[in-house]
Amino acid sequence: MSDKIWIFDTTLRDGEQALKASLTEDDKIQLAHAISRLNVDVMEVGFPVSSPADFRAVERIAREVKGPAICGLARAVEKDIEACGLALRPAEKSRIHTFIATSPLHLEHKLRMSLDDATAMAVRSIKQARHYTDDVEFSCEDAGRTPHADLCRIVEAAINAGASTINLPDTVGYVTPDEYAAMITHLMNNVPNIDKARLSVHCHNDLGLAVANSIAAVQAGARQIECTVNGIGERAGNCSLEEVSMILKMREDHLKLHTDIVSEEIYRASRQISQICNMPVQPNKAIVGENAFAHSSGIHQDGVLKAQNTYEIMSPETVGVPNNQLNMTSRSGRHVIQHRLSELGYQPEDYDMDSLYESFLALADQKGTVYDYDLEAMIYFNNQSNESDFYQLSFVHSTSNSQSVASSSVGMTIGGKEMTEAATGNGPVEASFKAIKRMTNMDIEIIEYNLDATGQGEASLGQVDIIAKFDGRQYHGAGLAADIVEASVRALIRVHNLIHRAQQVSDLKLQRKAV
Ligand SMILES: CC(=O)SCCNC(=O)CCNC(=O)[C@H](O)C(C)(C)COP(=O)(O)OP(=O)(O)OC[C@H]1O[C@@H](n2cnc3c(N)ncnc32)[C@H](O)[C@@H]1OP(=O)(O)O
Ligand SMILES: CC(C)C(=O)C(=O)O
Repeated sequence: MSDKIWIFDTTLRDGEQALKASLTEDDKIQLAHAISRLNVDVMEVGFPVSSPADFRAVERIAREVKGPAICGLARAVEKDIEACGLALRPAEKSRIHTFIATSPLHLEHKLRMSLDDATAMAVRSIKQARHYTDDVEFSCEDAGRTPHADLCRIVEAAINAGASTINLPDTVGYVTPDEYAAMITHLMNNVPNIDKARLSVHCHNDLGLAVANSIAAVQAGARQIECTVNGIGERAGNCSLEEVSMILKMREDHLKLHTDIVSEEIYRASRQISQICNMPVQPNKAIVGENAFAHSSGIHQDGVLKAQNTYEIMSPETVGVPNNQLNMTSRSGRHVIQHRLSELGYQPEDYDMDSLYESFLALADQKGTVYDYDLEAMIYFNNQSNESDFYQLSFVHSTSNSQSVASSSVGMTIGGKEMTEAATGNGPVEASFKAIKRMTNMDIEIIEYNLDATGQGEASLGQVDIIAKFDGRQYHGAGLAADIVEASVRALIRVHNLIHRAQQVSDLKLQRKAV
């Protein structure tokens, strides 16, 4: 007999809080589909009151993504609950998650109110949320540092008001597994109506204990774990979905607990999130790191060759790490690409085969073998670039040598008009950026420029990620190409297109106001 643990994914809410530039609506949709394929029970996708863009993204996910309950976060404040309720209207299954801090520290210094005031606000908000949905979750923010007796009081009131999930976050990643288990046990033994709600845990990783604390909590009786893919989240991050769900899968014999996660989807979701969020996964990360299934020393290799389970507690295929036998070159056709992509967990609707194949051939001619990561990067970048983009790159031609300044000429189509400019600079990237600025006349400040290699050795592609600031707002643009100057230019052009879209949205709002 094994009990089900609900998986509440918050990659697109708490996870997004860790990013330097917010995700675009399209990024969020792509990721929401990837996360829903994991078969999570609930997906928290934003904080609708926080901005019009976040409201729209939550609303669009609620409309387009089927399967999990779609959840939005709200403070215990009337306008937050209303925004959440409205954004979630199109969802087949929706959940409103409202919260208020309960620890003496947060009550005194942040909220400047008593526990009774916070309880009254929580009760009001839960009742308001129930007008929109029957599925309401309430969180005691900083529960980990809240006296047990205080938690019991507010939790009892929240359940009476209509909350069916009670979440007890270790907001600052402070408690140890035994303390967390003791808190759950205390609530289960001392809140009279506790059986009317599912207890949930939300652990942060400030001391590296998020996964251990989540497991301790479910061993003590909690039945929902809040987590994120790759463990991304505020500060040191959240409990990692892949780790916690694989612990429950691999150790069901011992824990007598299970989830409904489709583990074979884990690797692909992890790669997509890392790519789109511009957050690389550390090579030794459990489950999804590059080395998670690699054996490098002789005694281990000998053992694995004799019996795989001598050094592998799970097979790579269980988490969707593909076995890499097929060699893809410019002599490969569409079938092998489709086959490879389906092994990697992609479905035909995730990409446009004709444009993907065109990029594939161009790349294969340039570098010989095309690897899995190249295919994944191409899908991401093909999905990102759009023929209707306002700014499009026609060509970039740069020259540089160690004895003189670099020069670059760049051709672009801007709003349908062909333009060309040239400039010099300390290096070819700077020269190209100056040439672009001459054409667009936009004062974009580059805050961060990262160049990474996607691939292995000389066959790698250059991936450039730029965090840029314009008009007080930050944007993330990424570019991929065999040539690093072209990758840089593509990343900057992507930033221009994001700014253009943001301007179109705000112009539309001004027009509506005027009408
Ligand atoms: C632990 C967590 O991860 S909680 C989620 C954190 N995520 C975010 O904050 C992202 C989204 N946030 C935002 O977009 C903005 O902070 C908003 C829209 C929510 C609020 O913006 P502002 O109104 O400008 O307030 P600001 O963020 O500066 O301060 C927060 C206010 O909310 C209050 N507050 C904080 N938590 C709560 C809560 N759970 N319920 C009610 N009020 C709360 C604070 O006391 C403060 O109130 P004050 O202005 O009376 O002092
Ligand atoms: C809103 C709550 C669940 C939260 O994110 C936290 O306490 O960390």
